[in-house]
Amino acid sequence: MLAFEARSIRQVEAFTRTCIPRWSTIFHSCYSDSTHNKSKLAPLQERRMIDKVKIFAKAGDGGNGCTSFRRSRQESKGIPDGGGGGIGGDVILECSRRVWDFSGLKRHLIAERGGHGSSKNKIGTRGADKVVRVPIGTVLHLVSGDIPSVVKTQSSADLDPWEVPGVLVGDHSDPRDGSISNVTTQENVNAIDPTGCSASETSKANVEKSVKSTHIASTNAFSQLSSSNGTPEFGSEDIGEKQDILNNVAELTEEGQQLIIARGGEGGLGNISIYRDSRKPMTTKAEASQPITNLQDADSVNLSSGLPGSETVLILELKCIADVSFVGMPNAGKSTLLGAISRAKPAVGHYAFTTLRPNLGNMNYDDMSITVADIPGLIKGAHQNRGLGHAFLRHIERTKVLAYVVDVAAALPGRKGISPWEQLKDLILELEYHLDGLSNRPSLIVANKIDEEGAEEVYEELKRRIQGVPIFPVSAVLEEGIPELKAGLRMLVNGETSCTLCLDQILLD
Ligand SMILES: Nc1nc2c(ncn2[C@@H]2O[C@H](COP(=O)(O)OP(=O)(O)OP(=O)(O)O)[C@@H](O)[C@H]2O)c(=O)[nH]1
Repeated sequence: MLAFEARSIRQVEAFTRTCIPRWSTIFHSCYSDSTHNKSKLAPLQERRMIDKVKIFAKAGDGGNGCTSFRRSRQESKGIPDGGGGGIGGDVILECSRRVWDFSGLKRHLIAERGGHGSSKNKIGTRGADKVVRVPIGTVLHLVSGDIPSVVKTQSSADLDPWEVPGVLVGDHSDPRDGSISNVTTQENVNAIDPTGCSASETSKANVEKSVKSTHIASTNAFSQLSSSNGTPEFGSEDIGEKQDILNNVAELTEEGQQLIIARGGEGGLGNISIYRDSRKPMTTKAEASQPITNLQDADSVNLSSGLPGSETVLILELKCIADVSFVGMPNAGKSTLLGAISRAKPAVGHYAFTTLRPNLGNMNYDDMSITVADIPGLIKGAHQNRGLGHAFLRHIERTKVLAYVVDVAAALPGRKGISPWEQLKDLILELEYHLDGLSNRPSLIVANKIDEEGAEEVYEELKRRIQGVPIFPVSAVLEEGIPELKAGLRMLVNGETSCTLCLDQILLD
């Protein structure tokens, strides 16, 4: 009897283990709105936007050169035939439309090291580049390391694999010309110099010195990077304490632009290169195999080891590039308006702060198109971090035209909202708190929700209280007044009219 009970308990346990998970799967597939599925399928809009990050980039070290001798019956001592090491891979930022923010970006970007040289004069392979995508409008601030100043236009896939240092005697060209035609800097000039090994030594020593000094700086910054793990500010990461930062060293503004932020180290020399005196043309085989007299063993060991790849610590900041920015209080209808004038499909909700990151849309005309950004809602005190704070206002810094979107129905009786003229005052103040003169650019006002009962009277009152700036009555939800608004925005973007909204143009109570 007891044995029977124990067996049935085991059967029930097995049944529970096998069937219950299957039932839960069926349950979730029937109810697609269940929290289980929702978290997986949550739209991008619901994710927190990361628009400021600190990254550490380390390029690949150069591969070591090889010391090897080919022996034959005639050459019992052997002829040097060790190939040079390959160049380390670069760390490259590539500008892409497909990326919205830095949430998918790894904070440590490390490129592959170059392959080591081997006998029979085989050169090491080039280390693979680390190419990462960043959004359009990425601005770079340098914390430590070399300034990334080169926009690469040629893919590393086009590299000639045979363009490696230390292979050809008396090669005057930069070995990396094949990859980056316009990036020849003193540091990148091949360690093999037509003037001989001493020159190459000097060059190599200089490079080593510069890399070392950079290395110290970046190590410090790197430790700060690792230690800065406090609570991140909304919309951007905590980038640690204030330090000497070179602001705006570069920016990526066009699709496909590439920027090398850390350069791969040069490969070490193979003994085939070290043992030849490049100053004299070789006349005999025996001469070719003679070591250079003033080259010490230690030096040749030094020359054969690949140089370390450079290290850089950067702060990446995203500043959207748009012709027009919609600025307004939460719930003013900015996202609805963006959907009405473009094909963008931003999330719309009847609650405040539906928009958590700027949305971009293209407003098309017959002969041109204008980029419009919907900036998350601002409230009074945003500069003191109320609401979503004012971190998003940096996206307005590059905007040509401001379109203030106000809800004309907000202060209708029974709504307890803020009147449109008060909304405008608060918006201008918040812009100015963020950056002096930010509101000082061509602007217009969109009087949204004109379809609501009683909104017409508020609109008339708004016209009476605002001077010198065009006001467009619009119903974003019914798509009314959109052609007129599009024409007005076009004129402002093209500079055909220019009017700026200042505080003294608003008549307040
Ligand atoms: N009656 C009326 N309602 C509108 C109009 N435009 C937007 N709404 C409604 O207003 C609410 C807020 O719209 P959103 O487009 O999400 O507003 P938002 O300014 O983007 O809001 P945040 O994301 O909080 O900044 C939604 O319920 C919309 O349906 C309009 O023209 N008329």
